[in-house]
Amino acid sequence: MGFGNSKKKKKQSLQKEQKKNKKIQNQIEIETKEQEKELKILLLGTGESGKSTFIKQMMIIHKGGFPNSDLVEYKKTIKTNLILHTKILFEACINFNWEIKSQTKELGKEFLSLVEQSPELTKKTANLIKDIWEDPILKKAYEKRNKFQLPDTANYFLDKIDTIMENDYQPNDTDILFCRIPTTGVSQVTFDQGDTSWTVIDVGGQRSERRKWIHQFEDVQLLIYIVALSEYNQKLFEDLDVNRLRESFGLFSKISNNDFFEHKNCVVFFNKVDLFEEKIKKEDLKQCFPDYKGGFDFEAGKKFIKRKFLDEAENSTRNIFCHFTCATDTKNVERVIDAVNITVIEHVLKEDGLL
Ligand SMILES: Nc1nc2c(ncn2[C@@H]2O[C@H](COP(=O)(O)OP(=O)(O)OP(=O)(O)O)[C@@H](O)[C@H]2O)c(=O)[nH]1
Ligand SMILES: [Mg+2]
Repeated sequence: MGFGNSKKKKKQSLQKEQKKNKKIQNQIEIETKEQEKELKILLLGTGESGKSTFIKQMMIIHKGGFPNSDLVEYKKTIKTNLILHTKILFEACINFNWEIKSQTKELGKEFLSLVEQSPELTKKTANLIKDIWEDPILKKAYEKRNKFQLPDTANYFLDKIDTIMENDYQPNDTDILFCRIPTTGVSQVTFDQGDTSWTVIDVGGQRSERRKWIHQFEDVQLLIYIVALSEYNQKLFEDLDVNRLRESFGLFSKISNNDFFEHKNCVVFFNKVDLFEEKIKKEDLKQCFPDYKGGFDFEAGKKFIKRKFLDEAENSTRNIFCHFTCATDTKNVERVIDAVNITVIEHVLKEDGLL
């Protein structure tokens, strides 16, 4: 009787052990599967198209915002940009002979000599900037900024200079999204999107930065190409003879026909749709694409550009998914990323045998 009992106990303990092992095994399998559901995504596009703005949105949506060290850097850049952009606007008025008030001219000269001596944004410099920016001709120059090089968000910060000059000013999320810092080098952010871990890589888009791209190609499962729709009447920062949208179009054509990307899934973000909607009411898309016949119509313009890009990649890139985006709008980016997650990512993971 005693002997039989001990045999039964041994059997039970063995079963318990086997159950435990099975549980551990299952857990390992789940974890391995989760680890495997990692996605490496590369953001490409010409300079100022909005790549880094998407990365900033990932920080806001998935990381709860920006570390303090970043806020300090953004604050510095916002202040130096205020000086730089006032200088650009003032000099454009002089160079194009736009009729600024003689008083503004004097203020402008004082401002230029002041920032030459001390490039800091002092109270005195800020007051001069405010007075200069009040001249309506400066506002008109901002409207005509496609004739020279000025970021679209310059007016946002000029209107906000009083707040920026307060002692306890800290840039908020919108300030950071609007703050323009051209990317040199590479940065990346990793976060969980559903049960997939995304690593999104950001590179600089200006011509001199593009030779670094090749080093990022390895293991990339998804390419996101960003086009700034609104740049169809602007010239390239690096080459004032080249139209920005045509540059983006040429670059997209090269990428889609590149051996490496031939077999990659690709998402195109037609970005800056907010600026495009405003611009297309006044500026004909014909100036960039002479075969465009849709007039000043927002939907026709969007449709035409999308078709142009898709036709260019017709026989090369395997799958191309398109979205119209506004990278500075967090809600819009959240929606678009969800859509990408559902359609594209499942597609990519299925192809890789991970789903
Ligand atoms: N209004 C508007 N502005 C945008 C949008 N996307 C980006 N911007 C602004 O455009 C500017 C350029 O954006 P970035 O994200 O720095 O562009 P980038 O592609 O990273 O540029 P590089 O680093 O030079 O390659 C920033 O000032 C952004 O605030 C958009 O959809 N709408
Ligand atoms: Mg960038």
